[in-house]
Amino acid sequence: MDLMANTLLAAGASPAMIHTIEEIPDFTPHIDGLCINIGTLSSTWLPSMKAAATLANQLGKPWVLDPVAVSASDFRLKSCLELLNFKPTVIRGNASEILALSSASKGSDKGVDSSHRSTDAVEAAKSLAKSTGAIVAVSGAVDVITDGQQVVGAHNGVPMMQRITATGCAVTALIAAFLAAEPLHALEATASALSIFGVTGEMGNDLAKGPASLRMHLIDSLHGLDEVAVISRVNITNMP
Ligand SMILES: Nc1ncnc2c1ncn2[C@@H]1O[C@H](COP(=O)(O)OP(=O)(O)OP(=O)(O)O)[C@@H](O)[C@H]1O
Ligand SMILES: Cc1ncsc1CCO
Ligand SMILES: [Mg+2]
Repeated sequence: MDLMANTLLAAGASPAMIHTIEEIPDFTPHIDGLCINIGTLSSTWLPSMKAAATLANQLGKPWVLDPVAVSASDFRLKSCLELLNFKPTVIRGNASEILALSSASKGSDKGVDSSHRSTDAVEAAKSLAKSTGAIVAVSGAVDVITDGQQVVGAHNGVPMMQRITATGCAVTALIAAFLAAEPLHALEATASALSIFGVTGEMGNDLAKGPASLRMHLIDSLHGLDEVAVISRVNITNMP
C-alpha cells in the first residue's frame, strides 16, 4: 500500500486506500479510477471490493483488478472469478496469475511471485481478454498488453524491480491513474503506464545500489520524469 500510494503521488495522482465497506459509498463518487488489489484479501474486504466496483461501473469510471496470487488458494481464485463479473476495465497480473485466472484453475505456484515468463502467457491473456471484455496486461521482462486481438509489448524495466515487493501492485495502481486520464483509450493507457514505470525503473537503477535504494530512486525518477526521457526511452512494439 505504501509503494502504491507513493507511486501515485509521484505521478501526480491523488490516492486514497479504502477498505471499510461503510466508507465505500462516500469515497467512490470522488474517484476518477479504481484499483482493486487482492494481495491481502480478507472475507470482510471482499464485499467492499464488490461494492466499490459496482459504484465505479454505475459512475462510468474505469477500474483495474490485480489478481495477486490468485492460484494460491481456493478463496482467492473464487473471489477473483466473482470480481470478474463486475467487469474490470483492465486486469494486470504476472504470468502465473494470468495463466491461472484464464484457466480458472489453481496452479502449483507458491505465492505472489511469478514462476512463468510473460511471453508464455500471451494466449492465456488473449483468451481472458476475450472472455471478460477487459484489457489484459501480463508483467515481466516484456510487459504484454492485449484486448484479445491486438498484442503490444512494453519493453522497459530492469530485473531488479522483482526484488522490491509490490512493484507489480504499484504499476497496477499507475494503470488506474493513466486510465483516469485516458478513459477512452484503455489499451494505450495500460501500455503507457507499464512502459513509463519501466522507464523509471531503468533511471532509478542507474542510481541504485540495491533494491532498497532502487525503490527510492524509482519514485524520485517518476516524480522528476520529463518529456525528453519519455521520448528517448519508451519502447512499445506491436507483437505478432
Ligand atoms: N525481468 C524483468 N525485466 C524488466 N522488468 C521487469 C522484469 N520483471 C518484472 N519487471 C517489471 O517489474 C514490475 C513488476 O512486475 P512483476 O511481474 O514482478 O509483478 P508482480 O509479480 O505482480 O509483483 P508484486 O507481486 O511484487 O507486486 C513491472 O513493471 C515489470 O515490467
Ligand atoms: C508480499 C505480498 N503478500 C501479499 S500481497 C504482497 C505484495 C506483492 O504482491
Ligand atoms: Mg503482483
